[in-house]
Amino acid sequence: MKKALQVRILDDRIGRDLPLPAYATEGSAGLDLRALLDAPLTLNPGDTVLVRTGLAIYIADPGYAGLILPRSGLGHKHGIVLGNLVGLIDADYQGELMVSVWNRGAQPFVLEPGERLAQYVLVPVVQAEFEIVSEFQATARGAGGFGSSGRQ
Ligand SMILES: O=c1ccn([C@H]2C[C@H](O)[C@@H](COP(=O)(O)OP(=O)(O)OP(=O)(O)O)O2)c(=O)[nH]1
Ligand SMILES: [Mg+2]
Repeated sequence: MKKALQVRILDDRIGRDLPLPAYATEGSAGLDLRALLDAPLTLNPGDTVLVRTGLAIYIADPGYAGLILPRSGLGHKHGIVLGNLVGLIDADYQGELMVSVWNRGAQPFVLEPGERLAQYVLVPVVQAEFEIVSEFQATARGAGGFGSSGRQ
């Protein structure tokens, strides 16, 4: 399924030095986001830095949200993940998409200008509407959680 979204390009390097985000393959769920940097950026172990993308994506429809997720290769091989673990982009957010990059690894990592550092996934969302009740209808699980069903 495809959904048209409005995008503002906030820096003239986008579309000139840096390609616009695009799906790498027909089945890709994520659009790779690129680091808008003036120069290479060294992330020492433990560093967290907010990196610009130069893009604003206005979802508008509250039935959707954006997720910013790490890229598997950067996360697994280099320890480059997100300072907020997952970025949640609200449907009414109109500002620049920012990526909190965290080097959770043991080695310094140099992020290059234009490098694909994270990915954006558009997901459907259902907003909850609460009905206050005094009891729930009983279920087999009830309030059991946090490993209550055992390990095997
Ligand atoms: O990785 C991220 C996460 C969030 N945002 C933007 C879009 C999102 O809609 C807004 C607010 O995010 P969130 O609600 O997660 O943060 P908050 O700390 O609750 O801020 P606020 O008080 O603005 O809601 O910040 C990003 O650009 N990148
Ligand atoms: Mg919030």
